[in-house]
Amino acid sequence: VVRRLCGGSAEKFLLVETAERGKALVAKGSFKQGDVILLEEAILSLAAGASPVAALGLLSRSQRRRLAALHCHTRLAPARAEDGAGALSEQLGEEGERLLEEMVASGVWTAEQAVQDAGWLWQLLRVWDANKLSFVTAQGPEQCVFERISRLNHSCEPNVRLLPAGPKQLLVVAAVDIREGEELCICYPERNILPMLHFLHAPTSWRRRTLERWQFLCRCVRCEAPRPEQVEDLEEEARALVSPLQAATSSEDFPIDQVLQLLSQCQDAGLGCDHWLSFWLLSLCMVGSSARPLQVASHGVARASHLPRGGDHVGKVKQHRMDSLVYDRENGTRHRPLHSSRSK
Ligand SMILES: C[S@@+](CC[C@H](N)C(=O)[O-])C[C@H]1O[C@@H](n2cnc3c(N)ncnc32)[C@H](O)[C@@H]1O
Repeated sequence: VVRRLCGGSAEKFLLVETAERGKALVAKGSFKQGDVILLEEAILSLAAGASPVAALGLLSRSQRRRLAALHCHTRLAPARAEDGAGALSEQLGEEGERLLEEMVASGVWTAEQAVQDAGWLWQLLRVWDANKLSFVTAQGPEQCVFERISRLNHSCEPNVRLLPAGPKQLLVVAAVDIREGEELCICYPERNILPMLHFLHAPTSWRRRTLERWQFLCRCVRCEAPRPEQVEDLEEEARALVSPLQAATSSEDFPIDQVLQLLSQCQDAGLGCDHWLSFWLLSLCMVGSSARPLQVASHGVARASHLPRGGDHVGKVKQHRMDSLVYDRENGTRHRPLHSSRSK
């Protein structure tokens, strides 16, 4: 609820440079929960998933200058849920491999002009990709880039929220009381007013993993806790599992043994099912060891909540848990002990 409008023309925040998160917006004074900190109109606004190639080509010089000042990465980000079918990296290639042909196909450039303009356009496309904010208006899902709002960093303990205010306009509203000097942060995976509880309540490693799609390692206050080396090794092994998983075309060539082995190592390392890796492996067990994934998945999720968190008791209960996790392919509904599954 918007409690109080902080009127006046003077800005209510400062743009500062931080060591961990690049530029950031910091409160100039204190705010009460519900205060409106800023109302801003986007430099560029498009329907969610629409290609920005032509739109960027048609911007005025001053709009291009304002955009070019914003942060960007060297390559385009992988698809995110809000991109729908149309992630920019899929259209152009992560390094802009198909940029020239898309410029010509947009109808804004001839082949010769495309070669001349590709440099600045590639920068603006990366700026768009790194700064676009997604929200839903009366016209449908939109993505916009703002001169100031796009400077808001992400935090897993956000203190401001974005509310659509009109065509191409967003309000920045204090979600909690904010003290002078505090950094103003939103939660990137959260869209509109609804808090993304399954993101904010997830463990640190899971949240950081999700934010890889925004191309940064989250260094918000909540995430800045050291991680044991052993866990990093396990995460490395998990990455090696991705290729065999992607190559699997049926439950027969699904790498269930490798999944189970890594899950077992996770348990030995004391990673409970609240850790993203154990959770991911458990989900794979449910899907990969059954011809009926959904039924098994729901059964498995119920069981997963009983998984041990680690410590001495892990070894004693581990075999019992693993027995329960493996689904019998032949009999459909019965579980089979781990040793018989492996000895096959
Ligand atoms: C939309 S921009 C935000 C403003 C940006 N810091 C700047 O310098 O303009 C998003 C980028 O800010 C950085 N960033 C935002 N939140 C961060 C966080 N919690 N931890 C580390 N980097 C973060 C990342 O580089 C990210 O790609």
